[in-house]
Amino acid sequence: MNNLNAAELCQGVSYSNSTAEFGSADNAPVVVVDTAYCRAVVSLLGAQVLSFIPRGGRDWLWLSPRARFTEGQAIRGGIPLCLPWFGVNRHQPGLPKHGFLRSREWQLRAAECMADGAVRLRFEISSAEGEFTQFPWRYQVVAEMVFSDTLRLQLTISNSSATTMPLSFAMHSYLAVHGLDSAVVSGLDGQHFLDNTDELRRKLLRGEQRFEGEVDRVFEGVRTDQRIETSERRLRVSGTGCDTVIVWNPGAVLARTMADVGDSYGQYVCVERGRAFADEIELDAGAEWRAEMCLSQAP
Ligand SMILES: O=P(O)(O)OC[C@H]1O[C@@H](O)[C@H](O)[C@@H](O)[C@@H]1O
Repeated sequence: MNNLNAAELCQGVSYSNSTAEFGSADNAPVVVVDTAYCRAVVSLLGAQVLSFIPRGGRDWLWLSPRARFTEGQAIRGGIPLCLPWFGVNRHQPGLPKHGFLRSREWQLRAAECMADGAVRLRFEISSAEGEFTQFPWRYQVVAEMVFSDTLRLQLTISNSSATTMPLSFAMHSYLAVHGLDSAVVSGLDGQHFLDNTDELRRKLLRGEQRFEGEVDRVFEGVRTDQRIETSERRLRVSGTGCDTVIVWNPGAVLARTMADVGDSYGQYVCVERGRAFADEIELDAGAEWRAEMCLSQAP
């Protein structure tokens, strides 16, 4: 199945490439959405939103200036889609971290301009034959994105195998901040988390989440929205069907070991929505799971 050709794209949607958009050395295809509401860029690799700039505003997302854009390698920044598992696979730790799909090419199957001026894109991908020996399930994923003055991202994951499939996932948002010191995440007060910097010990967060050093926390069964406040903006992250919230920033020491982060670690915080750990899903044969995350301006 092929991508839509350029003539099939609706007004305000066009193809471009990562070199033209971000000056990258690798040249990977991207889709640009440019409307009265916003300008957004989505990579076909990973169906990964890389930039979302509301009219008159600044980018809500962070993209590493050292991001690589080659198949088989994760793009650092934007909103990677981590599927069909989140992080280290708990059943088979030797599998690639964050699943197969963030570094594969997806197909753009629909680009629609809606009556209110929003644009909807639909990307699709299926499990690859070559992965079956490592992860013996067949599945399809549809990622629908609606770009207006908010950014909505909906995932539908279908299990087309004859057996129940273990599923975990994350929509791994890298949110741009101007100074980590001023970044505060609220909406998690009183919730327990698994501390990934301390052998996944279960701990309690009191008050707001701040960023002093490495933070890598998994909050399960969250029923609240998160609010991310920095010196220059307030964003809300909400979700349905994605009750796990992961909050991550590597801090200075770990960032030094990451070629595509380095001293840029203070420019983002990740507030991700998905299902993982206790929220992992047993997806029955023939069943599907739908999850939606929305990023919006908070009052
Ligand atoms: O470097 P990667 O594979 O993109 O992962 C980035 C981070 O992703 C976060 O979601 C995890 O909680 C972290 O443990 C991880 O380091």
